Amino acid sequence: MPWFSLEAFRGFTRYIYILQTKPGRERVKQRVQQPGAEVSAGGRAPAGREELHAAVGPGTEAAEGNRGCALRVPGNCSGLLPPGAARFICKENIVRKEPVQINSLVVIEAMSEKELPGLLILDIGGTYGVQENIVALLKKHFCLITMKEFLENKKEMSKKIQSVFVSECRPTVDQELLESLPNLKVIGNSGVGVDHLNLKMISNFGVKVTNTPHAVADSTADIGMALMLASARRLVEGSQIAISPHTKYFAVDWLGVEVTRATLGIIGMGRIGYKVAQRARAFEMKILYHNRKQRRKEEEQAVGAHYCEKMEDLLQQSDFVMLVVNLTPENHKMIGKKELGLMKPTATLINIGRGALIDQDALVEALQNNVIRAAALDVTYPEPLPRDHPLLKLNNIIITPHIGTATVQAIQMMAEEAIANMLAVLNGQPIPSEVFPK
Ligand SMILES: O=C(O)[C@H](O)CO
Repeated sequence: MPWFSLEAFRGFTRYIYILQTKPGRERVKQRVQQPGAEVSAGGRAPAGREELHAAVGPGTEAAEGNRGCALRVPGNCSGLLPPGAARFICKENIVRKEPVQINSLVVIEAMSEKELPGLLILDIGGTYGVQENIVALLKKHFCLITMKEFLENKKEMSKKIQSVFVSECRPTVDQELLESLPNLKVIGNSGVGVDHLNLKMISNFGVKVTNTPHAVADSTADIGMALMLASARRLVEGSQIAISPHTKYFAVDWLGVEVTRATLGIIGMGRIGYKVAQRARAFEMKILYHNRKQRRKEEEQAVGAHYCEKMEDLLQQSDFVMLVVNLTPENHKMIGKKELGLMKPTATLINIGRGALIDQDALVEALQNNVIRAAALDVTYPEPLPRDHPLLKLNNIIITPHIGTATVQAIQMMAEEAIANMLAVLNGQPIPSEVFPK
């Protein structure tokens, strides 16, 4: 039950104000996030000082009582406030126990719905749309416009849209879309990989691109470890044996291999690669890595990683090779027949980057002919693979449906990081994670 109506705030999506009981004394900031939102209790002054529990604006009807207050002491008012007065507040003064008049109400920020920057998203919910909890986050800062709404009313909507939230590569940002959004400032990609965006073309439109490298790091490193362990111990196959109606006994010669103390070769020692190394260290793995740039000595020592300037050296020595790089035109199919041939016949290839890093035809051949032991892929090209793709017919492979960041926590953090990036661009502030065209 609201203890006063918030007519004064209707139509506003964000309303931050400061109340001052007496000039120079306690100030309490409050925030109303949604139009007509309920405010049940206000901010609190520091302990031992006066407390303000809620505030209302001109024309606001105040119901009696102090429901929702942290301290229930008498002190209340009711009635319709005179326009322009902004004078009522349920004020609790532990000493006086009386309502007092507010000396000033300073509106420091009030944004109406129409003033929130327009953000284009594919859709809300459904197969490809933004999930409801993420929608709620985005709505605090943006006026959301779905692709359908945009297409139905292009003339009006195109002017409003200042940013596009790209999640799971959607919506597609192509020339046609860019041409139809004259006020577009930023593409906020939810995720670290931006291979689905034409950075040069977007930049030519004067539009910035941002990504979320921090939010994705833990969950993606975890899936790398999960795939490595699952492949080493043949978890998926084992599960099928355990639950099959045809299983009569468990064969004693059905064996996996150990991750512990094996050699892991990480290709791409960025934020995610380094987190994989930190995890692998707990398995006493010997860690090799190949990267454009060698990490600092202290960073190498912290995880016991050895730099291989040549990828070939890493491929020849590793029991597990993990791809943790972003896809670029330069590293397309970086693992092909030749590279697979350099790997140990007992080695496993893991890919948590992008499918096109691997020449999949060469991988099929290598797995069929036991050139390598196994593969574990969170990413393929395309996704999903056509149902008759030869990779799907092999026993020595695990494929997961691009779930590196598919956790409740990661998608929330990705949205938060994307929001921070987009707001920074719109407010002309330093951009936490901008992606530049090469
Ligand atoms: O790029 C990423 O961060 C993941 O693949 C999710 O899109």
